[in-house]
Amino acid sequence: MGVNTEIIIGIVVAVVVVALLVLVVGLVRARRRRISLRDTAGDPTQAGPREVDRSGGYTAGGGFNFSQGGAATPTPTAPAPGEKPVAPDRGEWADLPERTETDGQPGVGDDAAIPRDSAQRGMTDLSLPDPDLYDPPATPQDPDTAADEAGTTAPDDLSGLTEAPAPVRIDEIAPVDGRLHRLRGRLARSQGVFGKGVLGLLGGGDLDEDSWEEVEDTLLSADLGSATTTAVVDRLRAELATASVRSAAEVRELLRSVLVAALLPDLDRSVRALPHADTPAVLLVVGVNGTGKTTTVGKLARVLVADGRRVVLGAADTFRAAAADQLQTWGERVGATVVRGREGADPASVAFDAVAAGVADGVDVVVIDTAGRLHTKTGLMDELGKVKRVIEKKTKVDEVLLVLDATTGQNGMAQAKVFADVVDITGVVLTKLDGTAKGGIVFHVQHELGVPVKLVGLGEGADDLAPFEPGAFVDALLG
Ligand SMILES: Nc1nc2c(ncn2[C@@H]2O[C@H](COP(=O)(O)OP(=O)(O)OP(=O)(O)O)[C@@H](O)[C@H]2O)c(=O)[nH]1
Repeated sequence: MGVNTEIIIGIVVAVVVVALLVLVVGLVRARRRRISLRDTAGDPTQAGPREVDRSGGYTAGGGFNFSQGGAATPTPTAPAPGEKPVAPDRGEWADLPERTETDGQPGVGDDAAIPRDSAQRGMTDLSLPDPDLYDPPATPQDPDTAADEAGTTAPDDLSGLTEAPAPVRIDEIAPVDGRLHRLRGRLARSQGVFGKGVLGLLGGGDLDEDSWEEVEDTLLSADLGSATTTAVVDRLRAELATASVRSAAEVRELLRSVLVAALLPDLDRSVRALPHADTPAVLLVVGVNGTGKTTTVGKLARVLVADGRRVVLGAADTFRAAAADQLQTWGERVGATVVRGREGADPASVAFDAVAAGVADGVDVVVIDTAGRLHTKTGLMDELGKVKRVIEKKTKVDEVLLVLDATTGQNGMAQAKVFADVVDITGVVLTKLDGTAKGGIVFHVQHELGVPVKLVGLGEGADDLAPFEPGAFVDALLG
């Protein structure tokens, strides 16, 4: 072998060694950039962040947050009497267009297509507490009740009101503190979308345009709405491009903070249910029929009674007797007095009577359950407007809660907007979140209606109502 051959072999070996070195360095760098879904906790070679705070800042001792109408920090959306609501301060989300989806607004909603005299849907049996826990009613049926049931009293005649006999003992209420946290398992279907779907995609590393489109589609499939989806995706893209996000925990934390921010966590979500000096707090509960209004009124009354409040429930859904019966069952179950008129009575008259009874008895809270079964927007406006006006002859309405069924998605939104146009809604109760993969509707509702989601329904049980708290909710969504 000549000297030239040795030199050539030397050069080839040197080139191979250099090529190998370049390859190894490249691989190490690529690996660092890649986001891994592996949990790095406990792995000393990975400087992952500390354990995520799963409480999401949810106040352990807070439970439900009740405030006094007018005395609470004014919600950006809380209108003064006679004023239109002011849109909430959207902070860094201010760029989002307002009310993006305006197509397909119905007259009143699907319900508008159902004639008043058509067959009504059946009643759902409420599971009542164990009979042993109840003592029999202290008194036999009030003669006025019998008169009312016979339909012999005028609806606005106070003697025709039925007062549910207050039970001596009611079944024990589940603790209210940290309910959303405890009920997180109920969001299992939505967890699949956010906790697995979105997190899985983001954790796949090196996201190309197709992957981002998939993230977008996944968020849209959870009913986040197009405007919020775009804003969330833009924010994620920007953060992932600049921040040194590597581990699964860091990706989760990033997604968490972006979603929490999109829920406008600074909105006042307290329910104005604390009494004034001389008058009770008055809450009006509105929404399309079947969304869970009566159930929500019952669950809310239960929390208030457990909080030591004296509560009157007004059955202003007078379209069918069964609705008032359902409310009365709740009243007996939770220890609240129920004021009702006969079927077909003027809802405003019943609402007035309930508030009058509440004022006379010096109770703390009056909650009025209304009907959502109305033909036209004008009809709805007339009826709800009248209910509110008539109540305000006695005292002010502190809170108008719109109940919205999370499973109805965009249809529900269109209906909700009609209600929002008709009455000044001060808060939303989103029910049936336990039965849907579309937990993203919470984001959409707030964005479209401009009012905070204050409470969420997570089941049919008496204690399946939780105060809405953005951090705890997002933690529950991410699983
Ligand atoms: N899964 C689930 N079901 C709920 C929830 N809230 C209410 N429901 C159920 O939804 C159904 C309708 O609830 P209602 O309270 O009767 O609804 P409504 O709006 O008062 O209806 P109308 O009286 O017809 O106007 C009932 O079967 C409730 O048990 C919830 O958070 N989760």
